[in-house]
Parts: sequence; structure tokens; C-alpha cells
Amino acid sequence: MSLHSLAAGLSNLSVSPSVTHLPQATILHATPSYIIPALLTIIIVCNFYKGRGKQGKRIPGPRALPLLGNLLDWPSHHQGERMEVWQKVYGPITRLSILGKNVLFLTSTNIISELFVKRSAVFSDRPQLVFSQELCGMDVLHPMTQYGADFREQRKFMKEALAPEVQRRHESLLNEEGRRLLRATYEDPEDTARHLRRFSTSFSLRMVYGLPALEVDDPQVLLAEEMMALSEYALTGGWLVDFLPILKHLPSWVPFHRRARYFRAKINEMMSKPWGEVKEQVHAGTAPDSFCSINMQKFDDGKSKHTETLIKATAAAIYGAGADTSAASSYSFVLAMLLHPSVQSRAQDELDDVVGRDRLPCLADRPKLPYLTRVLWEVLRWAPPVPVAIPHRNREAVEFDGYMIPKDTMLMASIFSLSRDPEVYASPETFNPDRFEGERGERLPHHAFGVGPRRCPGADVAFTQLFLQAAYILACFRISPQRDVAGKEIIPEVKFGGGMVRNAEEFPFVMQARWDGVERLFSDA
Ligand code: HEM
Repeated sequence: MSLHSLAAGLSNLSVSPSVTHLPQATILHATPSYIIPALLTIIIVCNFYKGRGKQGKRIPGPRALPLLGNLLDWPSHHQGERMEVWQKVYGPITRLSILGKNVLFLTSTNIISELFVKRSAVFSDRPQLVFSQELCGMDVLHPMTQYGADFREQRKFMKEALAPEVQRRHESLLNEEGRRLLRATYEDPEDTARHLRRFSTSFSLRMVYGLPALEVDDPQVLLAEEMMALSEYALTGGWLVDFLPILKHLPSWVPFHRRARYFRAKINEMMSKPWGEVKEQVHAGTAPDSFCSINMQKFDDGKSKHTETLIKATAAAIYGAGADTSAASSYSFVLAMLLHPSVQSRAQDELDDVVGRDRLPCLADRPKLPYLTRVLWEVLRWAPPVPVAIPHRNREAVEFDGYMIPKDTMLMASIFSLSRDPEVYASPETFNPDRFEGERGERLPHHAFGVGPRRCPGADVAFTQLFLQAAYILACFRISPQRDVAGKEIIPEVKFGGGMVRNAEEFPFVMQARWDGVERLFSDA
């Protein structure tokens, strides 16, 4: 499961399901044909009147169609790029109105900070989707929990699992996964992208559940992917009940209720199965230390079912949210090194000076590797893995800069635009780690992990993973272009997918050992 993709589905208002291998049985597909036009008419007319009479300056945006509003303007792919275009036409706030849902697209650091940080008490909720959250039970998953007591409780659990000082306890796990990555890359360099992906999933699952290391096609990885597909389908399947919540009171035999029960059971099974295994191990006294085993011993079984559910859901969020984002960032790192050989060489020189060739780098080396740190900050700026933050919602109407933002507006913040702000970054499209020269401290000097109380709770562990992977790879391998039949280097065009997690499209490259005998550094993996 990817909770980033999963939660990102909150932003998809498309009425056509995007997950094609699952049965297409939304209410749109399974209801007598006369009901849908009738209901749509009711919604549209209600929303038309709801949208009238708002006060304040009009927030600019594409022209809306009568009644339907901006339904056809919704950017289902490449949202970051689309928001860049709108910014040039409409300025830093663009408004769409889709079937009565108000959506604001924000592209300015000042505005996003003003709303998400200074007015965070109002702007930190998530949009409420009846089908996925209420009927399928996904509201308990952290990226979708509303900003309240459960949110704070889950953040507390996350802090216990993900804070930098806790991470240091996980160093041996990271080193082991890192050596497995190097050995797999050495033996099978063509599959480096899959090895990077395996690393992230395996590390997350081991940290959360204490499972043994995973292989590339491990059923656990496949299970996580199944949950992602299912969750995306629940979120983006075009469920009419999301637009007309009164439909949830229809009898339980109607198709969308049946489907919701199926999803709820599946999601519950996927959250509970590994949890149950850990529980057995804890009772048998054989459980290795993990987020789940440590937390399980902290609550009184039977008396705090709600706490148990929160911990279970937190565990699922940690392993689900980390895998595809981390894999996207490490693949972008490989692309950046391929395209910028001089940056790669400089980072390798730094590693050779600090670490030498008798051992692998470790986390303790990080303060002595400022150039490598800057390279990775620049990777996350140049190719933000999550180009648009998970949608926020305001729980109250707010007046801002002469505009009236109605209650329950969906707010989309473009991290892509923040990372390309020409007033902050000279030549923003250029990959230039030196732009961060002089930055002190460990914290990322930009907003790739979001802004305000809903900023990514996995930021530290994500950066630690990326740092270790990059340091290991650069210490042992040279990343260089493939050659065509005429011997000419193939320099790939930079292309990224348009999904909510921004993955570089597959590109050719060669991983060569930097010196003979490098494998002795990871042969015990
Ligand atoms: C390079 C990797 C990653 C990037 C770029 C990233 C970025 C983000 C962003 C932009 C958000 C949305 C913030 C918002 O809504 O305002 C987010 C949320 C989240 N991230 Fe990450 N993330 C990464 C890795 C991870 C990892 C490794 C974990 C878990 C260990 C994680 C767990 C989460 C969770 C649970 C949320 C939801 C937070 C909430 O709703 O309050 N992420 N992330």
C-alpha cells in the first residue's frame, strides 16, 4: 500500500475509476439509468445555489461551465505542472468549483505558510469522503485522519518510531539492507530500480513489524501493492455518495454498500494480519524489537481497543507511506548522478577522503559529508517525490487577503512550485547542489516534505534512508550512460510520470564497480 498515493486519491474527483484491474462496480455503474441523471440534476442545482451569494473578492480561476463548474478542468495528472501554468495566468491562488466542491490551488510559499502554519488550527483537516473514509473505514489511516485527538495520538506513536534518535537504533537494519542492495546491484545491475524499491519496502516492514528481510517479489511486497490498488480504487472510483452524502442512508443491499463492506474487510485484514503475527510472537517471547512489539506492550489488551486500532493503523501508515516515495527519491538520485558526472565525481572524492576504501560509509559520517548532503537536498528540490501535498481542508470559513475561503474548501499546495520559485532559487531547473552552500544543520532547507503540522512525519527517516543508499552506491559504483551500437553515450531525456508520487520514467544507465575487489565490502550480505 502506498499511503501517499492512497491519500493522494483524496484529490481525484474524476468520475472514471483509475484502477482498471478491479471490478468497475461503483454506484455510477450499477444503478438504474434514470436515477443517476436525476440525482446529478439535484446535486448540480443545489450546488449552483450554494455557490451564489459568496462574499469577498472573486478568487481567479478558469472559466466555469454553467452548473457543471470546472469539472473538465480538473488536473488528474501532472498536477504540479498544471498549477505552474495556472500560476502564470491567475496568480498564486487559483480556484476551481467542481460539482459544488470548492478547490483552491496554492503555489506561493508565503500563502501556504500563512494558511498551513499560522492558521493551522483551521487548515489542517483532510477532505471528508464518505465512501472511503466513512464506509470503508480508511478514516483511521493517518494521512486521512482529521486534525484532532486521534491525529495527535498517532503523531506521538510515529515520533516514537521515527525520531532521529530512534533511527540510530535502526542503523544496523539500514546497514544490512544497504549491503543487500549493493550485492544485488553488483550481481544484477540492470535491475537497480527494483533493488532500490525492495530496500525501502523491506526496511519499512522490518522496522514496523520486525519481519525478516524481503526478497524482490516477496508476497508482503505484493500484498502492500494490492492494498494500494484497492485503496486508490476506493478513493478515486467516482462514488456518487461522496458528492451526495445523503445516499449513505440507502439500504445495505445497494451495490456501493456491498462493495464498501468488501473493501473494509480487506483493509482490516491487511492491517490486522501482520499485527496478529507480531502479537503471537510477543506472547511467545520471540518477537524482535519493532514499532509494533514495543507498542503492544504499552497498552492493556482488551481495555484500550481504540488505542490498539490507532497503533495498528499507524504501523500500516509508516510502512505504506514510506515505500514508493523513498524509492522515487533514490531513483531520481541515480538519474541526477547520471546527468551530472562532475557532481558525482565530487561526491565520490568527498567519500574517498572521509571514508576511504576499507569500509562502507555510515550515518556517523554524515556531518563530515556536507557536499553529499547538499546533493541529496538538491535531488529532493529538483525532483520533489510528492509534487502536490495531500489535500487539506478548512473547518471554518476564513477571510484571507480580501478573499472569502468558504468552509470545507479543498486546498492543494504545490510543492513543485515552491521548489521552483525563481525568487528563492536562481535557475530553478538547473541541478546545482552548491545553491545550498552555507546552509547549516541537518534539516532540509526546503519544503519537499510539506509545511505545518501535517508535514511528513517520515521526513527524517526518509532522508536517512536516501543518505545511506546514496553514500553506499557512490562509494562502490560509478553510474554512467549506456552506449548505443555506434559507441555513442545515450543521455536520457528527463521525464517524470504524472502521478501523485513523481517517479522518473525508466531510463538506461550502467552501474560499474569503482575498483576491483569492491565486493569484499558487502560480500557478507
Ligand atoms: C522522500 C520521501 C518522502 C517524501 C518526499 C514525503 C513527502 C510527504 C508530503 C509532501 C506529505 C504531505 C504533507 C501535507 O499534507 O501537507 C507527506 C505526508 C505523509 N508522509 Fe511522507 N514523504 C516521504 C517519505 C515518508 C516516509 C518514509 C514515511 C513513513 C515512515 C512517510 C509518512 C507520511 C505520512 C504518514 C504522511 C501523512 C501525514 C499527515 O496526514 O499528517 N513519508 N509526506
